[in-house]
Amino acid sequence: MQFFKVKTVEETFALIDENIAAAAGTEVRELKESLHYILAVPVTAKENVPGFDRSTVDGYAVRAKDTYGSSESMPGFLTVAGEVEMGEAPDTKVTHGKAVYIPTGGMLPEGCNAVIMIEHCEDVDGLLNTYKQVAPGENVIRAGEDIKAGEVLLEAGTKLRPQELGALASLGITHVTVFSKLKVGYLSSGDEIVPYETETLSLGQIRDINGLTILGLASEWNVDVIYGGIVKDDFAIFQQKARELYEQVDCLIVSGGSSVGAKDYTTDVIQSLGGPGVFVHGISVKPGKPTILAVANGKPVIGLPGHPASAMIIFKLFGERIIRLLKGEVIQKKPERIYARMTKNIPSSPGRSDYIRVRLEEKAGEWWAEPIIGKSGLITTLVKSDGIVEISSEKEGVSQGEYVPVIPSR
Ligand SMILES: Nc1nc2c(c(=O)[nH]1)N[C@H]1C(S)=C(S)[C@@H](COP(=O)(O)OP(=O)(O)OC[C@H]3O[C@@H](n4cnc5c(N)ncnc54)[C@H](O)[C@@H]3O)O[C@H]1N2
Ligand code: MOO
Repeated sequence: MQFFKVKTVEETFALIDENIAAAAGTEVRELKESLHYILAVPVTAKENVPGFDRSTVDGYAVRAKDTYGSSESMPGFLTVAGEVEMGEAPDTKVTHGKAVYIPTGGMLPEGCNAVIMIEHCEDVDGLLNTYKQVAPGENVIRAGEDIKAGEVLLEAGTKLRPQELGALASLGITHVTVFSKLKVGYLSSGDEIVPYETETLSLGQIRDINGLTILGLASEWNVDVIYGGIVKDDFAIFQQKARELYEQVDCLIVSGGSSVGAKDYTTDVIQSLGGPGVFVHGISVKPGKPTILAVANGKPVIGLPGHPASAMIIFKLFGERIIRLLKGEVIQKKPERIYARMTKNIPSSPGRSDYIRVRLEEKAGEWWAEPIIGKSGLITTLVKSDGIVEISSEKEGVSQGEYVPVIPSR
C-alpha cells in the first residue's frame, strides 16, 4: 500500500500560497452591502478628509503665540471676536489678541493655529482669560490629516472591515468593486454516515457531524455554502456526486476517506476532477495527518480527515487560508494568535506540529490554557474548548507556565 508523503505545516502553507489564486469574478456592490468582501480594485482618494481644518475640542480658536506665558496664577487676556457655527464656514478671522469660540468638530477660522479648551479659559463678558498656553496645532485636525487627496486609501485585496467601510464613507464612496461571494460545496463520505436528522440509528451508523461544522465555519467566512449530502464508499457514485457539486462551486470540500484504508477513495476521486491535482497528501500535524489539498482546473479541492475534531481543526488552519486566497484577499503576515500560559506539561514529537484543544481560564489577571484531553473523533472536545494551542514542529512540547500561542475559537 502506498502511504502518503507528509509535508510540514510551513511547507503546506507555502504550497497553499503558491497554488491558490483568486477566483476571477468581481462585481460592483453598494458600500453598505460590502462588509467582509475583498476589494478587487484599489481606491484612490479624490478629496481630503477632513476637507477643512477642524477643532477636536470645545474651546476658543486662537493664535498659539497669544497664549504663551498664560498660567492659573498669571492668565493671559484675549478678546472674544465671535463664534463658529457647526456645519458652516466661519465669518470671523482670528487676528492678534483675538479668540473665536469653536465647538468640537467646527471649522477653524482663518488666522488661528490652535484651540484652547473651555476648561482652560474663562469668558468674562467678552474678555477671555487664558489659564494655560497652547502649542501650534494643539487640539486641531488639519485638512487631509485623515486621508490625503490622491493617496491610495485601500489596495486591492483588502478585506472590508467596518473601519474600511467607514473610511470609504468619509470620501462619499457609495459603490466598490469587490470579488464576488464564493460558493463552497461540501460532501460527506462514508458507508456509516447518515443524515443528522436520522431519528434512530442502526448499529454502526454515525450521524453526519462534519456537514454542520465545516459549512458552519465556512459561513463564518462570508461564503455561500452548498451541502451536497453523503456519499457511500463506492468510487463511481462518489466520483459522480463529487463532480456534480464541483461543477457548481468555486471550492469543493470532502470529508472522510482521506486516509489509506481499503475504501478510502477520496484521493482518487479528487485526482479524477482535473489537473494539476493533489499537491498535499499528509501533513505532519496532530490531529489531521491524512489531509488532502488539491487544485482541479483552478478550483481548490480539500479532503478533510473524517474525525470531527480533526476535520474542524484542519479546516480552520488550512481551509480558511485557502478560502481567503480564493476570495482575493492579500494576506498580511499579522499574528492571529493570543497568548496564554499552559497549565500542564504537554509532550509533543519534534517534526510534527500539534494543535491542543484548550479551555481558557483567567487567574490573577493572566490567561491560562487548560488542555482538553480527548481523541480527535470526539466533537465535544471542541465544544468545551475556547481555542487551540499551537505547538510548532521544532518543539518537544511545552512546559507548565510557558506562554503559548492560542488560535481562539469563541
Ligand atoms: N493506518 C492508518 N490509519 C489511520 C491513519 C493512519 O495514519 N494510518 N490516520 C488516522 C487519522 S489521524 C485519521 S484523522 C483518520 C482519517 O480517516 P479518513 O479521513 O479516511 O476518515 P474516515 O475513515 O472516513 O473517518 C474517520 C472517522 O471519522 C468518522 N466520520 C467521518 N465522516 C464523518 C462525518 N461526516 N460526521 C461524523 N463522523 C464522521 C468516521 O465514522 C470515522 O470514525 O484515519 C485514521 N486512520
Ligand atoms: O490525526 Mo487524526 O486527525 O486525529 O485521528
